[in-house]
Amino acid sequence: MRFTTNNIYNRFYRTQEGPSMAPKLLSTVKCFGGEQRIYSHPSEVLGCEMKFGVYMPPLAVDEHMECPVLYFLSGLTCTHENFIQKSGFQQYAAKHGIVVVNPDTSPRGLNLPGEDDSWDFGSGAGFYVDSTETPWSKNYKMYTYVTSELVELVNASFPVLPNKRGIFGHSMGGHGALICALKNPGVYQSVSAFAPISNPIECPWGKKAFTGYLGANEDSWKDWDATVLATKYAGTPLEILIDQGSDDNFLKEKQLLPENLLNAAAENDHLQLIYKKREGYDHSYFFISTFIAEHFDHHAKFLNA
Ligand SMILES: N[C@@H](CCC(=O)N[C@@H](CS)C(=O)NCC(=O)O)C(=O)O
Repeated sequence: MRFTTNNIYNRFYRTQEGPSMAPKLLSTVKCFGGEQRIYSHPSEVLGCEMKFGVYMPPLAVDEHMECPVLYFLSGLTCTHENFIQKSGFQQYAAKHGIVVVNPDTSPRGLNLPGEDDSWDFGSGAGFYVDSTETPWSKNYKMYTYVTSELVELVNASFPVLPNKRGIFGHSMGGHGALICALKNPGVYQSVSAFAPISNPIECPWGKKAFTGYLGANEDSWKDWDATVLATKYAGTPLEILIDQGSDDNFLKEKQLLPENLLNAAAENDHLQLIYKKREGYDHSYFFISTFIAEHFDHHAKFLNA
């Protein structure tokens, strides 16, 4: 639908000059006919200021059309910047007419004890779960942030079709994308992942993060594990695309465990997993940028249907 002064066009301009809850525009740059923007906003859920990227395709900028929206969740150590700078995604978002939103990977600047002590826990490593353990539980609610607060903000502020929503991500963010889709049947019409942590309750990164954020009771971890959720999933059929480099060091170190997710999906009629092993590729954004076009084709198949 084309946006008019009465509906989305108002929403769109409110983001630059409007009410205090509206996101603040920090930068905008023309890219592949559209605009790559960065915003910040005060997150109530996380209790801090958060930055996120929004790519507006030409269809939204020039033709004032409401577009599907695709969320990208990044991996350990990333901010919102890595995906924007390194993946080369903008040309494909422009081609398919998709708004792309990418948040940061954790709350920032809270001065919690231990927050900045390691690269795989705390800052830059929110794991897209809702923490239940002190001192993290007040702020580390990245699941609620990416599935609710950010979505409401985006739906209210940008020209997006609220019922055309996809999600994808990399590594920790690939896992985040999988659990968001598996825990909310029908809400995300498309899902994919690059080298996702597939079974965190069985790998060192996941055990460390889940112990810290969710506590010692391993039963509580299962609600946040993609392989466990894939075993139980009974919702709208989902076709999940996963790319995995064969020379990924984290695959060799058994941090990712895609075979466990593949086995779970193979037993579940509601899930179809398209798994592409990419010979010689590692875990980096060079791998992501090589295959990002195929991920956009996958999402467009559902979001532009
Ligand atoms: N710091 C870690 C690597 C962390 C890492 O590879 N992070 C990935 C996601 S899991 C990433 O996207 N890093 C940022 C980048 O490559 O731009 C190490 O030294 O082993």
